[in-house]
Amino acid sequence: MVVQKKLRAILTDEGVLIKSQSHHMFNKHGQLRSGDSLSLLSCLSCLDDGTLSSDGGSFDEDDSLELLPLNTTIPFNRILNAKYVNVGQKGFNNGKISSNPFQTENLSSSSENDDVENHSLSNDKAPVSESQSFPKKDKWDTKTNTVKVSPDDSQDNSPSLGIKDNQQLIELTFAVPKGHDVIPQKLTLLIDHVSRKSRANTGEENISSGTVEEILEKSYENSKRNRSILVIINPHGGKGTAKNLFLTKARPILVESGCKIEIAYTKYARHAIDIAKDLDISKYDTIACASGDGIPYEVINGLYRRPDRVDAFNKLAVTQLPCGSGNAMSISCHWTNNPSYAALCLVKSIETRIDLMCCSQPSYMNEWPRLSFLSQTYGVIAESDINTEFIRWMGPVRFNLGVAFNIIQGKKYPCEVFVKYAAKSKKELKVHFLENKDKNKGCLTFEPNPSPNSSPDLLSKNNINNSTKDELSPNFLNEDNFKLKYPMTEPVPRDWEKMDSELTDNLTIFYTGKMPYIAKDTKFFPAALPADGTIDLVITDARIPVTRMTPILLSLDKGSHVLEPEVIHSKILAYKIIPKVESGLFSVDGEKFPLEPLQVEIMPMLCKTLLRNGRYIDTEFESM
Ligand SMILES: Nc1ncnc2c1ncn2[C@@H]1O[C@H](COP(=O)(O)OP(=O)(O)OP(=O)(O)O)[C@@H](O)[C@H]1O
Repeated sequence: MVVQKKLRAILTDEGVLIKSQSHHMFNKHGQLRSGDSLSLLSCLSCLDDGTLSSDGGSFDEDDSLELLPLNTTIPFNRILNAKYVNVGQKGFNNGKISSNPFQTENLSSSSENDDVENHSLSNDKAPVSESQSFPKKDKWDTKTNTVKVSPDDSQDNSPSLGIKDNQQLIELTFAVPKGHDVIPQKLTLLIDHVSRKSRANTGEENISSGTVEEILEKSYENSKRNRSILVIINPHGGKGTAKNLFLTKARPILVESGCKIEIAYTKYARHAIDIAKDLDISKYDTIACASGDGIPYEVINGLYRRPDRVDAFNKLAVTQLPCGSGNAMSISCHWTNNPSYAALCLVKSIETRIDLMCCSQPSYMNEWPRLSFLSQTYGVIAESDINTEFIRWMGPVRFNLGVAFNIIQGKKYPCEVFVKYAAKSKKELKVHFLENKDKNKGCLTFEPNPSPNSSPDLLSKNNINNSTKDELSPNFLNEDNFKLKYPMTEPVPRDWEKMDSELTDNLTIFYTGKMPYIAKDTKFFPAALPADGTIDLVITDARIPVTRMTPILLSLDKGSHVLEPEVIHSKILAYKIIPKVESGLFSVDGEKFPLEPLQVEIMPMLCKTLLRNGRYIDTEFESM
């Protein structure tokens, strides 16, 4: 009789550390034995290096394959799920313990949808000769792809299974990089663990009650477990790839993390507004838009039009799984443009409130003002964003070409601009940024009935647990938070400044925004903060020679354009822009808006969203 060898592990502060039998994964030089095995474990090594560290290590979606140290930690921030394995249960090798960390897991088996890709690692074969890598008595079983060891293995203290009193057999599901994506992987481990928490709560002998719970608690330290998600898919998003991207890349991570998912497909333009207006808010805690930036814009505006909008904005977090052509929300909030990594971020993120901007124009302000989460623009960029729709097949390049073309032509977009400043000069802006950059890092603090002007100090670091959050969150916003401070029907307030008409008569770019990235590789607002109560304003004018404008445009990827002396960069609370051109448009969150006076004001912390580590992607503005 052979018993398949088990992997033993212990809990550490960082994760689950695989201890013994690891020699089976390596050859005599300590190198991993197979291609895919290599990728699985080397990825763990990278993770151990903190690529998804809770303090904000950067993702490396192309994790390099490195050699591993013998002891590998599966970090908590990659653990999606954990459960006790009932030895002898069906599928558990008839009571034999599987040791193969590369065992395939058919994710589609848990799927109702046949479109789900089978992320099988089944091409993992034993690549080296047995004599090279295994102790003589242990054999690689090419049929089951597992190591078989003789039952007299020294680790095996139990007569049949080798499970000691302080050990638990636990199936871990965790995210591992594969190619450009991250996929769920399962591994059954014999975990030696005496949880400190279990000891304190339930007595030292009752170890079993705490191990899985402790793993899950640490794995979801600042985040909500088992989210109930309404996924809204724009089947036309991302040039028609959105559905497939969601089902193959994001869904497996969400399902394996224990999220409850319902899917709604948009059937017509602006359908997501109606979906958000009519949905049963008691059923979900999260709306995930598997789309570009158009659908989150629509969802936010649909929720805004509900009679119970206060409850809706208190209950629901709106997030994006980047499946469209413009995914600024995901890049800024999840720090990635990849749907599988964004799904991992979704389940691990910190639920945080972000500011929105409320837009009014004569043609719709009496019906519903529009909420904007991303940006408003007028001039060269608005024209290039919207008027290059007909060359959509070119992808994002079309946008850059449009901007360059209009700038070289020396096009101007005269207007009048009135601004209520928060930080006018670049020096003041830097001070504001430094003072506010860490204020909203962390979990929500649910102060009942804050005023609309409450400071972002409300957001303090993780000082409230999940259940308290749920109990208190319905009180967080009230109807006052939705009231406009500066209705457009009233004259421009006295403390707003009119911008120099020399500048505004020659304006080329007028761009206001709340998120650092407006598109992949375009860090237009490097000083944007989620809940600092201000809007970032960037302006250029046609008096800047093309020779100076070119380097400015070329530095948009780094965000250093805002440092150029010719570029105006301020933090503002509200503005009014009155176009003085015959034809043209505004672009609000990428949507076409009419060429009419536009008035915008900040709506502090109106929307719950999911931010990786509780903050936007690091733009390096601080060190610029
Ligand atoms: N079934 C549909 N038919 C037509 N239009 C739709 C449909 N579903 C959604 N839309 C519209 O598609 C637009 C773009 O959506 P989204 O942002 O998800 O896609 P995208 O690929 O990023 O496109 P864009 O480049 O315009 O941002 C939205 O204005 C939305 O109203």
